[in-house]
Amino acid sequence: MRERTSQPSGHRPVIGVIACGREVEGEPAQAVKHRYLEAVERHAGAIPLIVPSNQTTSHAADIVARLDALMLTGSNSNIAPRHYGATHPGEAPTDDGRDDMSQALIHAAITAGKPVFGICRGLQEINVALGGTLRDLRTSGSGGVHHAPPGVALEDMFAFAHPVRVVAGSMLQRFTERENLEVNSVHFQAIDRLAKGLTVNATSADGIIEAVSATHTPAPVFAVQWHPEWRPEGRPHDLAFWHYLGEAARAHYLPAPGSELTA
Ligand SMILES: N[C@@H](CCC(=O)NCCCC(=O)O)C(=O)O
Repeated sequence: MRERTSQPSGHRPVIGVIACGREVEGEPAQAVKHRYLEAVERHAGAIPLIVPSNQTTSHAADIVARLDALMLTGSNSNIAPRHYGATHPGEAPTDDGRDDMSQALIHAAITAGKPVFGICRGLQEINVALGGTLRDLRTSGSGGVHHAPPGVALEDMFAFAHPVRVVAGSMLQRFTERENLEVNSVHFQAIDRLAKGLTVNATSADGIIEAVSATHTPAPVFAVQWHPEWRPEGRPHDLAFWHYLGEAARAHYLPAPGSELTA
């Protein structure tokens, strides 16, 4: 990564937070859960700006040009397998607009030298955008249980947790200074083939990739399979995720070489 300048620490960068397609009062709508937006404001020290995913993907470069970083949130919807070359229909629920816009925003952000951070579905989107694949833990015959049983209360859903092993020398290890973490777990999909250009930062005991970072991008690309936005107070490793995001958003990185020609 080639850092060009840093904005003064008092400066509040603007972080784009992708929205999901939802139904509100019987109509299609765009939504982001408060916890993602509040974490960006309170713990990354940034201004959250919701990015609707129900717009043409041709806007992606113009959107990214106005952002200091991109945050890809979690969502209970699953990425359609066609995005990673699979022919099976995948598991419901899906969100085609989110699928298309997240892929476009990730490529535009990397090209523009903007940091990209992902949570849960966001990690999966980054892996797919860079050429990796996913599998469903319920049908693939590998990997353990990474989601609380259906029908539990929200508190209990996020209380479902497991340990992860942090890869020595990884970005995660550098900013958490830990070798092992206990993380919440709210997902049925997982990385199957890791995209080229991503490196593993943490794994669970059953071999699931739980955190990744990019090795080749001008600006940081970092994602976790768990939920650092869920009540991070008291969890230093999750607060460190948000501090890292805020730091990355305040720095400025040179665009990818040659991208200026296409800007
Ligand atoms: N659907 C995918 C991604 C899982 C995910 O992002 N879960 C978050 C749900 C709670 C929230 O909306 O934040 C999978 O199952 O792997």
